[in-house]
Amino acid sequence: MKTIDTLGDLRGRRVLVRSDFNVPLDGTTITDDGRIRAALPTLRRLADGGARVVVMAHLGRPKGAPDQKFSLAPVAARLGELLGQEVSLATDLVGESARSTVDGLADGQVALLENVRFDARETSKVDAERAELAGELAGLADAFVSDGFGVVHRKQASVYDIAQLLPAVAGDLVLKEVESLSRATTDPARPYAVVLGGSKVSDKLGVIANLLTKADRLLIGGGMVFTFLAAKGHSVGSSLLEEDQVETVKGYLAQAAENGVEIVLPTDIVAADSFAADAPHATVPAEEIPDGKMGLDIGPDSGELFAAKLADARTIVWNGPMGVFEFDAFAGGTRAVAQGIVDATAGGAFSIVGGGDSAAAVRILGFDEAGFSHISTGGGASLELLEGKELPGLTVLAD
Ligand SMILES: Nc1ncnc2c1ncn2[C@@H]1O[C@H](COP(=O)(O)OP(=O)(O)O)[C@@H](O)[C@H]1O
Ligand SMILES: O=C(OP(=O)(O)O)[C@H](O)COP(=O)(O)O
Repeated sequence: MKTIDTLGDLRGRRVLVRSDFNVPLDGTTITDDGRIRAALPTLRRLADGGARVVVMAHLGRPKGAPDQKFSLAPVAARLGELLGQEVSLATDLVGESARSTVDGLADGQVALLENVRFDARETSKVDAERAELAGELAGLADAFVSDGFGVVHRKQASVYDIAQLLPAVAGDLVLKEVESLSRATTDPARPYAVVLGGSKVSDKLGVIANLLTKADRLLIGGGMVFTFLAAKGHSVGSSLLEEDQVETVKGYLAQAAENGVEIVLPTDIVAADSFAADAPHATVPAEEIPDGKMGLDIGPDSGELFAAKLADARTIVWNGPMGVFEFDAFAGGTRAVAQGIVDATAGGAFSIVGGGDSAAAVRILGFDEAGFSHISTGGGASLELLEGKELPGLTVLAD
């Protein structure tokens, strides 16, 4: 991949940067700014070199139209604090506000465009629609730096199509991530354990087929687990369930048995009356989640079991919290797995934590980042890279 160095003298040039600022929010308060911090080296380097830096990013999954709930305003404010200079926020992506904001930039200044996903063309499956938006974005700049590692697995206008229209290079975060993750891809030390959880179940179930040929052990928690429990014939109450994936998961279970891959499922679940911080809850056997109850965490026995299954692993990849860690009552499973990984890492394992929420969970629960070998800003992206898949946002940057 080409790097920022190859862009030459940056003074006075308008450089469009794709960052991943998809941070967890509580209202308009950013609860973890890790993804913004991770973007700073590239942004500082460009600004220090005299570029006029125009950053684009998404927040959440708005439905292709402006929705103030997903405005990047809190991100612009935090980015300004961290950079030590004001970051102006355009109120649109490619309209009048974006154009005048970019025109008003002096050398070394940084501006942010409003959420790229406020424009339906960003995530369109129709190539021509994405290309049209990319063309309008390209009109704002002279070069493109791809630095949103968490989104390089998405074939979207601001990640993929734009790179075909401007001189395009990889930013420092993308380079660092690819380098660190390649260590787990090429000849991982064994046993190789992968822990999967979180809520983007249908996105991430797909990686399991591939992991069944690579990993020795798969530990399943978070929202992912209920599709597995259903595949084993258990009822899951009102927990998160991908009904149309149950047959696929049955196939995974059979494949795992054939390949000698151990699939570790929780033995107990913390089941709640509703999805709320103060919801009444109880720990129940994983095979007997009562009707109407919602599994929001793996139970304490499962936490111990998972930590034990990680203790002798030499390579560990973790994506997706074990429960709804944002609520104290359902953070125990995530804490137990994080501790298990820290202990294994101290004993010599190579560990990777990936994903916006997983990385945030580690910090919010008070773990020292140094306890893990690498904390990746991308969940889906790191998993797909570890699978050996071609990521559109990276292949488009190839020399
Ligand atoms: N049992 C569960 N039911 C519903 N949501 C869950 C459950 N377990 C975890 N989650 C949620 O999953 C979210 C993170 O999922 P995901 O985006 O897939 O992870 P990451 O950002 O680390 O890749 C968290 O907000 C967490 O609350
Ligand atoms: O949060 C993200 O991914 P992750 O949850 O896999 O870490 C990225 O910002 C990508 O977001 P998307 O999964 O809505 O495309």
